[in-house]
Amino acid sequence: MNFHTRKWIKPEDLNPNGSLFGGTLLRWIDEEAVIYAIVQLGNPKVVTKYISEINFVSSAQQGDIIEMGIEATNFGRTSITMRCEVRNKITRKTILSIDKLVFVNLDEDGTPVPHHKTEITYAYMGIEKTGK
Ligand SMILES: CC(=O)SCCNC(=O)CCNC(=O)[C@H](O)C(C)(C)COP(=O)(O)OP(=O)(O)OC[C@H]1O[C@@H](n2cnc3c(N)ncnc32)[C@H](O)[C@@H]1OP(=O)(O)O
Repeated sequence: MNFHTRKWIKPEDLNPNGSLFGGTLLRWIDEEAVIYAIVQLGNPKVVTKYISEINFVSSAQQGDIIEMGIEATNFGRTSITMRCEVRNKITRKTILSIDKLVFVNLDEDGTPVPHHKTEITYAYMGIEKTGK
C-alpha cells in the first residue's frame, strides 16, 4: 500500500473535544480514494458507490501528522474496489482502516461503463477529459 498524502492536523480539523473530527477525515479519504480511482481508470468521471465499515482505532491531535494509504483490491467491470488505512506518524498508531471502498466508472451521461482495467497502474497514463 502506498501512503501518498500527508496532513498536518490544524485547529479547523478538530472536533469540540480537541481531537481530529471524523467527518473531516472521511472527506479527505473520499477525495484521496477518488483521485486514486481516477488515475487507475484514466477517467475523471468516477463516483463513490459504497464504503464498508469504518473502524476508528485511535485519534489524532492538533500538530500531529497523519498519512493516508489506498490500495486497489479488485477491478470489476465498471467498478474498482480499494482498501484504506490511515496512520498517525507521530504516535505510529493506526487511526482507521476501511476494508472496502467501491468507485464506479461513468460515461458522460452518468451511466456505469466498463473501464477495461485489470491491474494496478504505476505509470501515469493520462486522463481523458469527458464533456462536450
Ligand atoms: C467522489 C464523490 O464524491 S461522488 C458523490 C457520491 N456518489 C454518488 O453520488 C453516486 C450516486 N450513485 C449513482 O449515481 C449510481 O448508484 C451509480 C451510477 C454509481 C451506479 O448505479 P447502479 O445502478 O448501482 O449501477 P450498476 O448496478 O450497473 O453497478 C455498477 C457497479 O457498482 C457495483 N455496485 C453496485 N452496488 C454496489 C454495492 N452496494 N456495493 C458494492 N458494489 C456495488 C456493481 O457491482 C457494479 O460493478 P461491476 O460493473 O464492476 O460489477
